[in-house]
Amino acid sequence: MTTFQTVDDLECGQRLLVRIDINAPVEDGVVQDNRRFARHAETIAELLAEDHAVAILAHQGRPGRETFVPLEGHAEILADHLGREVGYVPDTFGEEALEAIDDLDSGDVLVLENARMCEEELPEEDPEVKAETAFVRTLASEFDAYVNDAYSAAHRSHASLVGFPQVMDAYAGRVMEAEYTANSAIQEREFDSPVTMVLGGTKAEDLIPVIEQVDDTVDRFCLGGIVGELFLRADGHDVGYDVDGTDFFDHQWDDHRETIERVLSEYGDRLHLASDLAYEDAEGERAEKTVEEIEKATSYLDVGGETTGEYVDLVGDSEAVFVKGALGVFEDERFADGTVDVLSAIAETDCFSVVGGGDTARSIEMYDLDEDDFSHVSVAGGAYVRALTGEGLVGVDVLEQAD
Ligand SMILES: Nc1ncnc2c1ncn2[C@@H]1O[C@H](COP(=O)(O)OP(=O)(O)O)[C@@H](O)[C@H]1O
Ligand SMILES: O=C(OP(=O)(O)O)[C@H](O)COP(=O)(O)O
Repeated sequence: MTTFQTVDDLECGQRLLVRIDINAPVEDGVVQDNRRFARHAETIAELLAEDHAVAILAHQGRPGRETFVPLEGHAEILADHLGREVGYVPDTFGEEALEAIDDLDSGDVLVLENARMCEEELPEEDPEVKAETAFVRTLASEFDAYVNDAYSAAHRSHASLVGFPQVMDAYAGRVMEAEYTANSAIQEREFDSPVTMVLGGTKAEDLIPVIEQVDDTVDRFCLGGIVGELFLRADGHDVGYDVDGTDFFDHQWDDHRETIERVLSEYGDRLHLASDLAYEDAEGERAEKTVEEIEKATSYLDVGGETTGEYVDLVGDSEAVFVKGALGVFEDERFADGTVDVLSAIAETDCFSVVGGGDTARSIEMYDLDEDDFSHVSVAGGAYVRALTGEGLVGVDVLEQAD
């Protein structure tokens, strides 16, 4: 049962500040549609039908990354989903933004600039601290109420997620409500063994603590992607280093080395690491090496065939499987095998299954898998695995307190 106010509790015709999560892949500087746009468009359409005026707050990428881009393209994708004009202003709470907000009429939608381009959005700080920022104070005074629909970012204590409920009426949007309900129900379920968790993708720092926190319910972990390589590095293999200009490994290794080594030594018998990895050879073809043969100076882009076979067998014999993050760079067909073969194996069984992550869930559509073959496909990644641990999500906690 939800314990926060929802959009059902809103009176019609208000001026709303709506936080959504349309953080999406960016290819050659161009943002790509993912499942999040369609889901949030449904919330926005419902708000517009109730004669509200809507300003959208959202983030994209992280400062310093190639995916850190303005939200102009996001506004266009939202407009396509909504079938109506969506405004965009390249400003968050300065004069230009305030003028555009002032012009908003009932039934209008305006996308404000990438919240992470505002200095006060990051870093993570207590909600009370974020509530005092000029960013929050200024925008709060322009609206009647705040709606948080960004469940998939609710594990971050950033200003746009936790500041506003401290200073104005706050409500959960439809995506927030649906994901919260689904993920809370999963957390309360009990499964017969074996339960398998497949962890991959780039955000190792969100996943490493989870391994320790779910150790009483998850029997085995199949690792790939960046997180898998960092564990291989801890296991003494020459992988998991930044090469060819990548920026995935070394900072996460420096920050989490001790935990990775501890988790490996304490849970090693339950951690399945790749025995082989795939890379692009000099002819541009997919090639594979066993981890024993590996030399450092190569980017590995997928788990190899032997590893995929092992993971397919493990999920095939599971009562429940939880997936967060891709096992390889599935956006490139040559390196999609690990991710797609494991997802296909899950789809073929009747085990309870959840697939999460803004990027990872996209592989289901890209490779024509059927969403109905999974128990739940979440638009959230880090937030959903955090919810599985039973730990609260700060963005949800502040909504509950605001009730
Ligand atoms: N070995 C790898 N090298 C680089 N990127 C990888 C590798 N393995 C997986 N990825 C990337 O991880 C991304 C998904 O990771 P992440 O953003 O952490 O997950 P999600 O958004 O699904 O929660 C995919 O887009 C995929 O390309
Ligand atoms: O995409 C997100 O999380 P996810 O990759 O865990 O699904 C959220 O937008 C949070 O983004 P962040 O991990 O850069 O804080």
